[in-house]
Amino acid sequence: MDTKRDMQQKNPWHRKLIVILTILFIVGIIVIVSTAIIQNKPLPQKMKYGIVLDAGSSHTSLYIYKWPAEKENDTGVVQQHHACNVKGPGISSYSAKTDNAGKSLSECMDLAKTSIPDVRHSETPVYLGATAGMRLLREQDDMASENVLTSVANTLRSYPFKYEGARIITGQEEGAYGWITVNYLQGNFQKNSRFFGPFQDTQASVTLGALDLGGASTQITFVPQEEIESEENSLHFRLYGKDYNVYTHSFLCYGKDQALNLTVAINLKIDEPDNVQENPCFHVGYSKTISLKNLYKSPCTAKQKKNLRMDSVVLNGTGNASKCRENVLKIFNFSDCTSSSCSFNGIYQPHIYGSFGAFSAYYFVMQFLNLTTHHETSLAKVKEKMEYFCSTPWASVKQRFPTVKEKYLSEYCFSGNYIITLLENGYSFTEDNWNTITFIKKIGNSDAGWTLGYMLNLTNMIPAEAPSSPPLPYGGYVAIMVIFSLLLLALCTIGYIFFGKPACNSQKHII
Ligand SMILES: O=P(O)(O)OP(=O)(O)OP(=O)(O)OC[C@H]1O[C@@H](n2cnc3c(O)ncnc32)[C@H](O)[C@@H]1O
Ligand SMILES: [Ca+2]
Repeated sequence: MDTKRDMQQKNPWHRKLIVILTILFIVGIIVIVSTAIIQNKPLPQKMKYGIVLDAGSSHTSLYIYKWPAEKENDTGVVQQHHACNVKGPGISSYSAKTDNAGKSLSECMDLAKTSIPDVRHSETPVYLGATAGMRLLREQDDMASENVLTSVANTLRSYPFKYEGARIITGQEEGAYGWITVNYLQGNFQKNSRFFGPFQDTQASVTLGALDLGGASTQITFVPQEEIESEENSLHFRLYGKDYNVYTHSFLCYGKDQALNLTVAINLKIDEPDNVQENPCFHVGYSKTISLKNLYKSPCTAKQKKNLRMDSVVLNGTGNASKCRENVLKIFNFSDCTSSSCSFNGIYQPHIYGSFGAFSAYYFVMQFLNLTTHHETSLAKVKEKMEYFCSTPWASVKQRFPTVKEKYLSEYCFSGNYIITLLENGYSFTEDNWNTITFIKKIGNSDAGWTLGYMLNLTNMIPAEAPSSPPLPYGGYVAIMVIFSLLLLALCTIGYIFFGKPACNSQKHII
């Protein structure tokens, strides 16, 4: 009887206690979840910026990149914010009036000033990298190339950004950074660095080879299947926890402008009748006079200089693609290979392996010729199309493309045939692996080229080891917190219904 009375006295308190505890529990969970969510909420993103000027042989482009400050070391976060094409020729063309080299950059630099928020100016690095045009000028006239660099450096220093240098980059750097750019933009480093357990393979898996065709030089860069034989063509990277052994070579003088000069020079006969060269790489009806002084000015053609009495030569188009390729083939030397395999001019090259992204002039030319959709276009089809295009008379070509710059238009026949010869005979691409080449201009919003890779490297934005990032994205984290809290609540309610009610029932019984 005593116990019964006790229970009767305690039961109302028991029930109240359970209700109070449940309320407190629910409030507690709500407070914990809300605090965790608010505390972990990503802050509004602060953006950082970087500027790289690509001072190429034919022109200069300015690229502005941006990325969220707190995600610096993630792969794929840097994006192209803006690009500006400098008016006029490349900086190496200002060798006689070096002051103008710097001045030519002002318009694009002014644009950079307005497109980057003022508060970020002083922390925004600006780099200028000059490529093959300046390499050739340095060979020809060291002093002039120094003066051009001083002039552009003075202009860049006069802006409120963080000036980080203007220099001539090596062909090896050009190839390496082009490869880093395309693989960074493709997200390949990220894919490869995913952790698959303790026996994760540290050797890299899938990457995209990079083919860059400029005006004065061309680069080929890829991860071969076999071991790389020559140290000067090999790059070792450790990126995001993976090792990469990359083959690269830059051919100075094999950009498409220098290759055209070289082709004309090599095919020039001493006894050219009436100073006229029948040229199969130009359309029938096209004619162009070139001064021999200009033709032999570059170190690329200097060795071809013949004892000619004439000052100029007239190129008369005969429009024949296969004959054009025969002429182009003469600028490649396929003997003198001292390695197990070579591309040309005695340069070691491992066998072509994997997929390739071909950009710059590869893209401009193949895009114009409608030859970029390689999945339908075999190498044989490409040659067939070139035959047809080259044999089209110049007057018809001009009529069909009235808005295309005449210099570009007149050279597409040569350029297309040069690209085929370089890829097929030079690098040994075949009908079977032709479709591994994709002609690209951009990946996402960013241009393919060496500039992004250059900036990523100089700002230390590509770490050797994979950065430790939170295992869950923010959305996933919130979802898990909410789902598990609700689950806990449900469990408590069920517990209360099943174990709390009988207690109440027994209380009734007792009463
Ligand atoms: O890398 P380097 O050798 O220093 O040269 P670059 O950087 O100036 O070379 P680009 O890739 O910008 O251009 C390569 C060539 O393509 C030419 N080019 C640019 N736009 C073109 C277009 O729309 N159609 C055809 N050719 C084009 C340009 O004149 C060059 O001869
Ligand atoms: Ca270039």
